[in-house]
Amino acid sequence: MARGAHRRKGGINTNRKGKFDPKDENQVKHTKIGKVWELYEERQPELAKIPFSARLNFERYLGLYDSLPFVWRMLKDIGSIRACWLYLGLYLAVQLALSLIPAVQLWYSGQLLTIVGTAIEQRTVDRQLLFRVASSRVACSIADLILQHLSKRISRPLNARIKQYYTVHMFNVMARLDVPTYDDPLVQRQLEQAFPSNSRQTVIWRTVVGVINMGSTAIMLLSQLSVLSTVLKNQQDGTLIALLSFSHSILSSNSDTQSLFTRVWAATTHNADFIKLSGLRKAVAEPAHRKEIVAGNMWEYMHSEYRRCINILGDDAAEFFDVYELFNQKRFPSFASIIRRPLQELPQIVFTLRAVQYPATIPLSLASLNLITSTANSFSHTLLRLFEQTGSISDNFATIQKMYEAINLSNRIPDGMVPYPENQRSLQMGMSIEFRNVSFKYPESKSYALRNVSFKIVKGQLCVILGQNGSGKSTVLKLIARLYDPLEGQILVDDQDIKTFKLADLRRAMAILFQEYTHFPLSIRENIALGDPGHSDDMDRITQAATLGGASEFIERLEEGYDTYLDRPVRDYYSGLPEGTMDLFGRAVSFGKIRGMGGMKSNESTTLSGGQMQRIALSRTFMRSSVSEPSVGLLLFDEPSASLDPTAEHDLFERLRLLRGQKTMIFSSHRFGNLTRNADMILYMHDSVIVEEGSHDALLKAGGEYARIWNLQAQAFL
Ligand SMILES: Nc1ncnc2c1ncn2[C@@H]1O[C@H](COP(=O)(O)OP(=O)(O)OP(=O)(O)O)[C@@H](O)[C@H]1O
Repeated sequence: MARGAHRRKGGINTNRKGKFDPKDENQVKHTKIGKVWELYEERQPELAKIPFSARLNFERYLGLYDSLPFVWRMLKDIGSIRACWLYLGLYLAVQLALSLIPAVQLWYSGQLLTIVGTAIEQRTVDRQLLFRVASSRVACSIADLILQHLSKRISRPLNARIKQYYTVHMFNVMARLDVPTYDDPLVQRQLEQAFPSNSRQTVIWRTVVGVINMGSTAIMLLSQLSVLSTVLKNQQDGTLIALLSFSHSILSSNSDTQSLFTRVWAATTHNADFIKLSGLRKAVAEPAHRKEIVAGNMWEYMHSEYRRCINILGDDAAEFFDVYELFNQKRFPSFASIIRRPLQELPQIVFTLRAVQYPATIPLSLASLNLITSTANSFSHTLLRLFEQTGSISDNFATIQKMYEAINLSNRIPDGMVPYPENQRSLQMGMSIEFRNVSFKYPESKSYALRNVSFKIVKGQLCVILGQNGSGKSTVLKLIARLYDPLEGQILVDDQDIKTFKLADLRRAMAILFQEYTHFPLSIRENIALGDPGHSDDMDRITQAATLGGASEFIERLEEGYDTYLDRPVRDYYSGLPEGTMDLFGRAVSFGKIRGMGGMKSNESTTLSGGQMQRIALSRTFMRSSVSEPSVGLLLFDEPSASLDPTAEHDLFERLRLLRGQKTMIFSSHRFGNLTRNADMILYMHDSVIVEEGSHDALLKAGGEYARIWNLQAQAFL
């Protein structure tokens, strides 16, 4: 996304194909909004400029047909949810009744009119009829209220059930996607469209409600129309007044400042002062910068720069929507809004003329004017709603299609067929790994991360991959784990192509510690147990893994021990707390909101040091890599000691050395030392290729780059 651009907050979830190119002047209109912002709006087709036509966006209906099989699948899925059809039936009945009420009310209003007419002509009122009609009207209003309430009562559990059903689907998709698929921006967009993160309702529910509402709106229209025509039959100029009111309300619905959200647009800024000002604002609000701001005595400079930028920009130093609002207010009203005003007055004028002509009918005409204008208004609103509903239904159908496509999304890394290992005993000596002329580029990257890499590690060996930052060490490990597949060349495991093995089997046979290890927003116990989900209940195994990873001591010192959450995933909600409230529910209160950081983000994570975090990640790897665990044959460690102190590093390597001969181990590291001296094989990488290969002694003897750096280091300790 372009710098400074806004995501479409609650805007149209467009399902359109194609591309929006701000530089395309034929398609895109550029407007400078104040000194700071540049707005790029898609030019509207000529048809869309005609009032009201924007609602009849035919393009939206084109894809409807393609979506139908997915809608059918949705219906079948909904049918499988417990008691869903029953609730749906009830909801349908209530909506049907609700849709008929306006017509019934209208009919009674017509009756009232007839009573007035008779009263004027005959100077008598049929009291009984009047009472019946009036009480029926009241009954209608009460029925409407009750039905509205019922509709809400039924829709809530229905929506909740449908939402829950699809949340499970969504979780499944999100959990099972592999790295290249998940990282693909198109897939990310597809997922966001299929399962919007900010929506409380599922698209399924919106569609169900939409379709039902569309039906009931159509019924409402037809019934209102038929009653209205009966009422108008006896009213002088009724049709004319109705038409005038109708056109007025249609025009007024086509508002002047058509919301940005219904269009395709983008906004950005290139204004250096505004960008700087925003950066300064962010820097002082972000706690991470506080130490440096204070220690570096930066505040005076920051303050004067901030003031300088504000002085230059003046009123324009504001976020896009604020400036846009101001800008919009300055636009001249549209033609539609200009003719709307006189049109609003016309029914009154017609009525007055008529009243002057026939003074005797004034009371009746007053009543009928009221009835006709209000009915015409309500009729036109219903009609507009119907158009809107049909439009959004086609969007919803397309989103349903997207959702099911996301549910069916297949992973980029194809699964193999052959079980691995053939027999469990074969793993007891480790796994052999061979790269044959492997080249690889990351999906979004143009340059090679590995070029023509070949090596062989035999079973039970300890191999260290050395090299500078970015030389390709981690990439080798990622390819062994089949997070990606090579672009060219072949990787062999136990002398067989890695692609032939079942992915789940292969990954079960290896344990990996990534350099950019993460912590799950779960308890420490779960964080370690996830290393071997099959034994997540085995507390002995978890504590053993924590001991091997060097984490058990500090975990036991934590107040909640293994149940401590490193990052609490659920936040507390509060507002208006008195200032003395420093903690709540046993956790520190976050006053981040005061600094304008937005939201009620809480400080609920336990702060551990980098080394402690790494020990937890190590423990997770040890869940499956202890000596007694025969199902693992390969251990991959990407910079396992980066954050460890020398003692912890020494202890770790000692433990790992014990595994030699029983498991194949591959380390990636920048460090020359104990580990490299003990390695069976060192691969020295530079700029995506292996430049040296051999044991410590062999490489020293060869006198290449490895020997040069080793000797440099040795001199440093002399
Ligand atoms: N996800 C990614 N997408 C695109 N390029 C990547 C990605 N990960 C790594 N690269 C690039 O691939 C090259 C090799 O990266 P790799 O992580 O394998 O290096 P490394 O030797 O492990 O570095 P370090 O010592 O810093 O960990 C680098 O140029 C890096 O910028």
